Amino acid sequence: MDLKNLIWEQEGRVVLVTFNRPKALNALNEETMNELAQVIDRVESDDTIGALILTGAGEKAFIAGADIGELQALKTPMAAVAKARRGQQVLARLEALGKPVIAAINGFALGGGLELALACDIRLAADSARMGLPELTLGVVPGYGGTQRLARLIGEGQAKLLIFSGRPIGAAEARELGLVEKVLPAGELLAEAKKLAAGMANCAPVALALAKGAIHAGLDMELDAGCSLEAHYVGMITTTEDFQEGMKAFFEKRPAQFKGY
Ligand SMILES: C/C=C/C(=O)SCCNC(=O)CCNC(=O)[C@H](O)C(C)(C)COP(=O)(O)OP(=O)(O)OC[C@H]1O[C@@H](n2cnc3c(N)ncnc32)[C@H](O)[C@@H]1OP(=O)(O)O
Repeated sequence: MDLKNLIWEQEGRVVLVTFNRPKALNALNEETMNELAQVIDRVESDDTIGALILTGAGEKAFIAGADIGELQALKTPMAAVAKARRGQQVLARLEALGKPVIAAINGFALGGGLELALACDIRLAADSARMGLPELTLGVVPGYGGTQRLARLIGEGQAKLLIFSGRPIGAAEARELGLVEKVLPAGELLAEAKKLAAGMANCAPVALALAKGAIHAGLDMELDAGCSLEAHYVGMITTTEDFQEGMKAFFEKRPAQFKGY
């Protein structure tokens, strides 16, 4: 991978990727989105990796949005469509990763930065973090899935409140809305993210991928159809060696050593 705007650090089965464009508060330019696509490919294909954490360099910003300079330079409506679709496709691949992705929101998560966090499985926020979708105050529309994922996560009315006002909110209010799962003192954010990620990375990889897939698919299904899908995943998982290992380890009172098949 050729990374200029992202820092890749692997500790055991957990990879920490830091968005690192300090002069632009880690704003997402095209180059960074292309590098994120490379990171997703690597996390997806590398069996030594069980979980991914995303965070921002510095204390001020997680990601302060898509790069406004690149937006300003868009020449035609179809160029804007292509840019939005490209970003949406990268975030859809992030969301579909068969491994847990945690956003460690260390500061401003605005516009495309919050949209990227919405494509993660779990959002942890520093108590100093502020987040929102200010696009309408710039004369833009959220274009990396924010209108879709925010309404699904916090409800139509609250999503409209945030998008129509463009107002950033603090971490405590975000927690109340269910926009983030946990709020921590800034100094504890990464340690907590790494602890959670390490625990998840030690679960049976195929079982985690199937559980994540069932949750995602089930959101668009009738309850019984979703339960039927879940039941078939239970059937599938019993054909793995990890299924045998998990049960055996339980009775032998030792941690399971999962292999991912
Ligand atoms: C499809 C998705 C669309 C979108 O995401 S649209 C963009 C949505 N994001 C925003 O609207 C946030 C834009 N940024 C801000 O509002 C402010 O920044 C902050 C509130 C985050 C911080 O304000 P302060 O502390 O005064 O810092 P500062 O001087 O504004 O920013 C420091 C440097 O960072 C650059 N920068 C900040 N955000 C972006 C961005 N999103 N794209 C490109 N550059 C950005 C600035 O220009 C400046 O640079 P220099 O020091 O050269 O003046």
